[in-house]
Amino acid sequence: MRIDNLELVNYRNYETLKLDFSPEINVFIGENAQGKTNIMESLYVLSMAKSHRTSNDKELIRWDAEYGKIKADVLRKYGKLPLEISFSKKGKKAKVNHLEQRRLSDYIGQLNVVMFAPEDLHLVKGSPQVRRRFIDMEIGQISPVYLHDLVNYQKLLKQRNHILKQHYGKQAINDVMFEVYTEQFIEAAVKIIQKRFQFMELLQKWAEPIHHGISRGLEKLEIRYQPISGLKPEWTPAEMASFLEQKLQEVKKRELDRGVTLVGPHRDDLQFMVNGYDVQTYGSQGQQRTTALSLKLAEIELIKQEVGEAPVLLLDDVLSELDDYRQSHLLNTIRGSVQTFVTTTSVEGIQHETIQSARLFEVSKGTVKE
Ligand SMILES: Nc1ncnc2c1ncn2[C@@H]1O[C@H](COP(=O)(O)OP(=O)(O)OP(=O)(O)O)[C@@H](O)[C@H]1O
Repeated sequence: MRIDNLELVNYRNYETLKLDFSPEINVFIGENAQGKTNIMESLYVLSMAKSHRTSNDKELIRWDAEYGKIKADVLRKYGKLPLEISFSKKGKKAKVNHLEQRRLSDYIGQLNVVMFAPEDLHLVKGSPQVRRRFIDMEIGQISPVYLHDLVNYQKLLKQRNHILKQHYGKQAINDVMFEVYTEQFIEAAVKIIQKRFQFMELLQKWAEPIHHGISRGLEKLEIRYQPISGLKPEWTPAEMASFLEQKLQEVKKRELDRGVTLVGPHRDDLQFMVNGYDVQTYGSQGQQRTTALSLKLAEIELIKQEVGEAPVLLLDDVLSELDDYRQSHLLNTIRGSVQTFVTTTSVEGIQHETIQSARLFEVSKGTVKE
C-alpha cells in the first residue's frame, strides 16, 4: 500500500498543506522545530487514529483553531481509498471512503505504517514501558481487536486500582465490586497475554533471520515475552486465569500497602537475547541498534504476511543515526517495495543514491516546498 497525497488543515503548525508523494522515497529536510515530525505524525494518526507522541488529541489542532483535519488517498491493492480524520473540541471523526466510522476500531487497519524514530533505538535499553508501548502499537497495527481489548483491560485496571486506593493501608477488602472487577480483570488480562505471546512468536520468526543477516551471520536473536507473573505460552486460557488469580491472592497484602495492581500485562516486559546473552545488560550499542533495526524490518515482513500488502515506512530522524552498513541493509530491503518517508535536518549522513532517487521536500515554519 502507499499514500498518494496528503492534505492538512489546521494540523499542528500547518494552516493548510497539500502534497503529492512519490511511491518510493520521500525526504523532508529542514531545521529543528519546523514541522517535519508533524508531517510524519499526521501519517501515523491517519493509520492509528491517534498520535505516537501524545494521547491528548487537542494538541494536534493548530493553536487558536477550532478544528483540525488530516486527509489522504491511500492506494491499496484493490484501489484508491480516501481516508480522513478530523479533530474538534467535541472529539474526533474518522472517515473511510467518505463514510464516517462509528467505532475507531472499524477505521484502524485501512493504512498500515511502521514508524522508526530515535526512541526506538532505546527499545532495548529503555524502560519496560517503552517495550510495552512497542508491543501494543505493533499488535494494534494488525489487530484492531487487540486495541479494543487493551482499552477494556485498562478500564478494568483503573477500576480495580480505584478500589485498592480506597482501601489503602487496610488489612482486607470487603467489597463485592472488587471481586467482580478482579474476575473481569483476569479475563481481560488473559486475552492480552495470549495475543502478545502469539505476536512475539511471529515477530521472532521474522526477526531472527534478519538479525542474522545484518550481523553477517554472527548473531542469533531471540525475543522473549516475559509476563511478570511467570505465565507460560503453552497454557490454556483457563490455566492462565487460575494462575493469575493465585498470583493476585499472593500479592494482595502488598497491593493494599501500595494501592495499585501488581500483577498483569501492564507490568510485563520483553527480553532480547543475542547468542544467549541479554542484550539489555550485555549488548554493545551496535548490537542494540541492530536489534532495533531487525525488529522494525521484521514488523514490515509480518504486516506483509498478515495484511497481504507492504506497510508504509516512516523514518523520523533516524536514518542518519544508522551507520553506512545498517543504512544500506535497511534501504536494500525496502527498495522498490515499501513506500518510505524520511525526515532529516541535513542530507549529510544519508547515502547519496537515496537522496538522488528520492522526492525532496523542504520544510520551513509550517510550509513545505519541493
Ligand atoms: N498545535 C500546534 N499548533 C501550532 N504549532 C504547533 C502545534 N504543536 C506543535 N507546534 C509547533 O510545531 C513545531 C515542531 O514541529 P516538529 O515537531 O514537526 O519539528 P521538526 O521539524 O520535526 O523538528 P526536529 O528536527 O527538532 O524534530 C514547533 O515550532 C511547535 O511550536
